[in-house]
Amino acid sequence: MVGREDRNKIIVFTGPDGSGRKSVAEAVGQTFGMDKIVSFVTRLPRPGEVNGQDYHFITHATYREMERQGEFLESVEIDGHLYGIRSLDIETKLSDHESLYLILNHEGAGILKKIYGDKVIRLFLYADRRTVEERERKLGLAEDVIAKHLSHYDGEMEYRGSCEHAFENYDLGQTTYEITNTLEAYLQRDLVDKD
Ligand SMILES: Nc1nc2c(ncn2[C@@H]2O[C@H](COP(=O)(O)OP(=O)(O)O)[C@@H](O)[C@H]2O)c(=O)[nH]1
Ligand SMILES: Nc1ncnc2c1ncn2[C@@H]1O[C@H](COP(=O)(O)OP(=O)(O)O)[C@@H](O)[C@H]1O
Repeated sequence: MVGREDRNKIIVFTGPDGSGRKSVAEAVGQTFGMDKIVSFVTRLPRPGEVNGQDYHFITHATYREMERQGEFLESVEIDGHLYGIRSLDIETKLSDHESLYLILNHEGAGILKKIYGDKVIRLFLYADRRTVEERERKLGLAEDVIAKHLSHYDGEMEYRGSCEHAFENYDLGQTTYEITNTLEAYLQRDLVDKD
């Protein structure tokens, strides 16, 4: 018996910055009608980033207060900024039997896997170091941000073997196609089998 409650999944897009997680996740999320869980962060928005869409941008004091209230499922410090996922955001989706997706570094991906086990599908995206660097520069990221991201490149790449699936991303259309096919098997879109 496959009920709705068994089919909702937590899809985690992980891999080095600049590997294309956000681009692919948005396309795949739309295909499957999945919402993104937006993280809370203490860093300032970059040009073009929208509060509530890219992140919930909050002050350090607000972050610490939310943390004190036990609101975060996981909380990590990356390059001096605090990042957290609110438990309620995930629990609400799961209790509505909806699938959801997140874009996380390896720490976040590991914590979610530990908590939610088989519900979590980790999709690892990657490209070579020079390519991600070029993409980030083309995107207009500041040189210090690019340097910080690159300093995490090797550490993030090491996580590949722990993930359920890995995809090299050089052709965005092809990667999106491959990931959509992979997720069809888990999400069983339009399939209702109650026997
Ligand atoms: N563990 C964890 N990682 C996160 C969270 N939110 C974002 N990240 C990841 O942490 C890194 C943050 O770096 P940042 O410079 O802000 O990159 P960007 O937001 O991807 O442009 C990225 O790899 C994010 O995907 C979170 O709530 N928890
Ligand atoms: N296959 C690809 N080919 C060329 N550019 C890409 C590809 N995938 C993503 N990009 C571009 O690279 C940049 C970083 O992608 P993004 O999705 O923001 O990565 P991440 O979320 O992993 O940091 C964006 O400007 C995006 O449009």
